[in-house]
Amino acid sequence: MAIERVGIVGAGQMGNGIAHVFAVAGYDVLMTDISADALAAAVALIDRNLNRQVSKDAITAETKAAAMARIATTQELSDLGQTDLIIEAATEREEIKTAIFAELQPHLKPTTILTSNTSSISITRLASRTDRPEKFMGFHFMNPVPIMQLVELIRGIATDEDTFNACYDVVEKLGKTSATAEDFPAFIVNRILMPMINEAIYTLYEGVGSVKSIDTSLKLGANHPMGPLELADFIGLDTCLAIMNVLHDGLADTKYRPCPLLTKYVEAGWLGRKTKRGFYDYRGETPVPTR
Ligand SMILES: CC(=O)CC(=O)SCCNC(=O)CCNC(=O)[C@H](O)C(C)(C)COP(=O)(O)OP(=O)(O)OC[C@H]1O[C@@H](n2cnc3c(N)ncnc32)[C@H](O)[C@@H]1OP(=O)(O)O
Ligand SMILES: NC(=O)C1=CN([C@@H]2O[C@H](COP(=O)(O)OP(=O)(O)OC[C@H]3O[C@@H](n4cnc5c(N)ncnc54)[C@H](OP(=O)(O)O)[C@@H]3O)[C@@H](O)[C@H]2O)C=CC1
Repeated sequence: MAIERVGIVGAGQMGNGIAHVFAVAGYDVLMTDISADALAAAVALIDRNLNRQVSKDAITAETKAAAMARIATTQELSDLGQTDLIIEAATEREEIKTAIFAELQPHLKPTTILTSNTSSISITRLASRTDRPEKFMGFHFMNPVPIMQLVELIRGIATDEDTFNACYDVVEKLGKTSATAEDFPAFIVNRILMPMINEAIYTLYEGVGSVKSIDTSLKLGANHPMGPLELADFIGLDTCLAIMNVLHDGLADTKYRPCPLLTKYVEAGWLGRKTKRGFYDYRGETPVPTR
């Protein structure tokens, strides 16, 4: 089935990046969010990121103009009815995602493929609550979407081959590379990455090192582009905690216990870059460690 129109639910940091790469690849994009401010901010950010690509000769000004013209926004989920593929990229909470799919369902064409950009939640369980588990799968981009090459593709237990192949072809058309993961908590990337980030937070919690020494150690000692605490702030501490909880609940192993310090930061509303405070304070000119 030809995929031309793509619906994106959630205009946060992932939603805007996903809209960006689909529009550049020639798809018509309709992005929706509960917040009009989030939609406006996402379009402004896409414009800025496309300008950055133009200034670096990664794309032409014409490509940028055409991409911007392909992006439309709406606050009505029902407007996504005529899309061929939907990527849900709303907050990492199962009840939010389930409610979105339930509200979308009556408006969709029978052929529309439903996917979630979830970092960790069971694709099989999300799919089972829709009218089309065979046309449902995980479509997991990495942050920042315009830069990161990987998309994890996750089949639910009922996902059919046509759906998988259609999503695989879309990843190719986006110029990205897919890796296939089985549907177990947090799939591949976050099964490995998030316990490392959680361990970095324990290292801070137990006083083994400061924010600066932990991040410097991993950047200069293991050649990571970002330190683990800087990366946690970049991902969003609410998302990190949600992923650890899915690992802990789903695998029932204490090695996935979320660090109480991570919980405390989330309880404070210090969610990282998106709230301007996390393991670093981003309110000034340069980030300042909060510990
Ligand atoms: C949680 C999940 O479910 C899964 C995940 O996504 S886990 C997170 C995965 N992501 C990572 O691990 C990111 C690790 N960090 C990095 O790779 C790098 O620090 C980075 C690419 C983000 C920035 O790199 P940098 O060298 O420090 O910065 P900078 O030189 O300014 O940027 C490098 C490129 O990224 C672009 N860029 C940086 N931030 C960007 C953003 N937020 N959006 C779009 N483009 C961005 C820059 O324009 C630049 O592009 P070119 O290579 O074309 O010049
Ligand atoms: N951050 C990351 O590095 C990565 C995240 N992901 C996954 O992508 C998804 C989105 O994460 P991210 O973009 O970081 O999160 P953000 O918090 O940046 O954005 C989520 C957006 O979804 C909106 N939203 C909440 N409820 C609804 C709803 N019912 N309908 C429509 N929009 C809604 C939020 O609005 P409001 O702010 O008003 O609540 C917000 O604008 C999550 O599943 C996450 O696990 C995947 C890969 C990487």
